[in-house]
Amino acid sequence: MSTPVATFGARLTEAVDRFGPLCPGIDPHASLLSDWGLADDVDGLRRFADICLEAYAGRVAVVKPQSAFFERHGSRGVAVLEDVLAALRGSGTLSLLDVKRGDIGSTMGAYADAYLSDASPLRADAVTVSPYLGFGSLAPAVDLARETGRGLFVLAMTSNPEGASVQHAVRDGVTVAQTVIDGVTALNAAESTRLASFGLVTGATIGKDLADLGLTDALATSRAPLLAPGLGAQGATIDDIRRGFGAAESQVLPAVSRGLLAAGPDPLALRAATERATQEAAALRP
Ligand SMILES: O=C(O)c1cc(=O)[nH]c(=O)n1[C@@H]1O[C@H](COP(=O)(O)O)[C@@H](O)[C@H]1O
Repeated sequence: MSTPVATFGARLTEAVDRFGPLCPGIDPHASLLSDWGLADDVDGLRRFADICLEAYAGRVAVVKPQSAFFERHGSRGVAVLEDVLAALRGSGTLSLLDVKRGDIGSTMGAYADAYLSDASPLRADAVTVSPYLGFGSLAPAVDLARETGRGLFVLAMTSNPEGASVQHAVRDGVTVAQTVIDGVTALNAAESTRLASFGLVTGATIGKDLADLGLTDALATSRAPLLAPGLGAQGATIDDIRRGFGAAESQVLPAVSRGLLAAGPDPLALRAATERATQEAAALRP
């Protein structure tokens, strides 16, 4: 009889209990490559990624590479991303690949194969997905994530100011954001770990909106891990999360990319900045 796979939620809960909730991002912007004295080419990209791995792997619960910054270098850039995902696997650090995919169900199945199947070179422990083709269109990714012990983070309340025009829209008295939260709550109902396998993206910048829309209790009930990007470069702070997320504060994974990467290219300086950010994030209720 085959052993049942551990759920992503169980693995994430254990990792966060051990390392804290900080989720550093690997976002090799062209401007950062230049700031780090690296060429804007595949060799520069690989060196950038190696420095990030040296600073982050084995030291935090989860790392979030942003696919677009690898894709912009073509197939050789994607090969670097495959290596980053493999290195994270080897180090025991969870990977959350930021790809924000969403499509009609049949095509979503192919995206699921690309990022969530055991056979794919681009497999990650979790990926970001977009529910704006309808929550149900994510079903193939949900099914494969369950089968392989992986996770999804569904965009709900994004950190950018433009997000509100879609996410705060109301239909039959319910906001789009609430519908997404309800969808994830239903997916997590069968799981019993503190953080479940299906997460939500709720920007660190949107605390006030959460309160205004009355969504904090719904977030807490969902047991979704809450990816909260927007710290640093986008202006949000850990205090904003503490003020804005109410009962859901303990589920938040504060995510930061440029705010940490500015400390590079010295891997020791990047590591020290990550340790400071980990300590700040420890202020969030466990
Ligand atoms: O899904 C994401 O990670 C994401 C969602 C969101 O609402 N806002 C957001 O900024 N992100 C990503 O989080 C990272 C934020 O980067 P910094 O602003 O440099 O910390 C980028 O990779 C964004 O693509």
